[in-house]
Amino acid sequence: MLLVADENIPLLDEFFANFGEIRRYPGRSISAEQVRDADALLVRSVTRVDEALLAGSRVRFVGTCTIGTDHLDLAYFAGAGIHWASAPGCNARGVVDYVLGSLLALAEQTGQRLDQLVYGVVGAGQVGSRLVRVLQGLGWQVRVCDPPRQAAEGGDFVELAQILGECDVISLHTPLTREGDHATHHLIGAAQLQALKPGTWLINASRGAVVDNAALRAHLEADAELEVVLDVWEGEPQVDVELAALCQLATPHIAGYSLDGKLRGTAMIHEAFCAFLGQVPQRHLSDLLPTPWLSELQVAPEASPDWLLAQVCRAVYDPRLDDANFLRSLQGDAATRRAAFDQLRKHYPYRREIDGLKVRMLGENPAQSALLHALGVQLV
Ligand SMILES: NC(=O)C1=CN([C@@H]2O[C@H](COP(=O)(O)OP(=O)(O)OC[C@H]3O[C@@H](n4cnc5c(N)ncnc54)[C@H](O)[C@@H]3O)[C@@H](O)[C@H]2O)C=CC1
Ligand SMILES: O=C(O)C(=O)[C@H](O)COP(=O)(O)O
Repeated sequence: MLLVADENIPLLDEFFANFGEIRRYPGRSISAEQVRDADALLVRSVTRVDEALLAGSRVRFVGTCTIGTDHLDLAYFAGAGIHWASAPGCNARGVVDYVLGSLLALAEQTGQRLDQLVYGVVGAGQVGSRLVRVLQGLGWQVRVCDPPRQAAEGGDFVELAQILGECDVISLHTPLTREGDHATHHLIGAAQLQALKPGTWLINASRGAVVDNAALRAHLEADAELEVVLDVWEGEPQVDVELAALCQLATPHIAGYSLDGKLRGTAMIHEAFCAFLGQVPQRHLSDLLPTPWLSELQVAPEASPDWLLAQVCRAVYDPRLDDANFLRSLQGDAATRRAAFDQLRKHYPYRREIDGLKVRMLGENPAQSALLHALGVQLV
């Protein structure tokens, strides 16, 4: 069997070598010629997989080691009888950690207290619902907008207009869709930006084009009172440098780049491929994932919840380092910047997830327990 794979998929040999030959290529340039004789194609988010790539090939299985599927032409797969799989939720915790780290950084920059703000989460799937659980667990006010879920389940959801007009912080976690009743392409455009309260924090770690980047830039250039965190960009790996400079935090699509999330993505596609072949998986992530590297965090009973929140989140991840590296990379001509975007992602540093952190409480403190429970850390 021949497998063609994005060279940036970790643990390819460990999970797939026993199926046959693996040929690795840079994801952005995988070509029809390279996949022509392949039986399976394993990708990440940067490979557009459609008829132009697959027509005339032997490929019968496409696996993307990512949550997002907007780079896959699923209608074409259905018509062509191509089986496919993605990795739902694989790096959702990493994105939640990114949002928490961004909130802490913005609170420090603006002097605002996080527990006084009203949070709006748009898209309550794998990522958004985990984020909602953490924010509500911290005792913070949260409004949730998810029209597809609202239509299917009813329940406690609000309209986007209410989120825009009422929330101090808005975090976007929808897929990128261009068709249908709930399409998200340019979900946040000029009109929605105008509807925000002055001083709103807007976080986009979903897909770049969920926000109209030109409208956002124009809005910020008009001195709007808006603090913006962007992890994703319209037209990646090309980035609007002026827009990046206007953001409070700007990062190169790494919100979900925890080691755990990446390895989980490969493991999930391995399982899906085994199911496709009718085989029982022989490799398991638990055998390959290193144990978290952090020494146990010890918490004295007199430590304040604010201190503890910052301590736990920053012990795992602080997006300001990614922001600084990214801004430094936005020098030079467009080709250099595009290459730098991919290099930062390819050589992303080792990062784990908050729920892998072990915390030892050195005394009774119910407020500390509640906070640690909300964050999902392991109490030892
Ligand atoms: N920046 C990064 O590193 C990462 C980005 N992502 C992006 O985040 C997206 C969301 O991830 P998950 O939560 O795992 O996906 P999911 O599919 O589990 O959840 C998406 C939710 O959005 C809702 N939704 C759809 N259209 C909507 C609309 N118009 N308004 C409000 N809600 C809407 C859906 O009903 C669903 O509940 C992914 O599709 C992917 O594009 C995912 C992982 C990492
Ligand atoms: O899982 C997703 O969806 C993401 O956005 C991933 O973080 C994308 O990572 P790459 O596939 O672009 O490496």
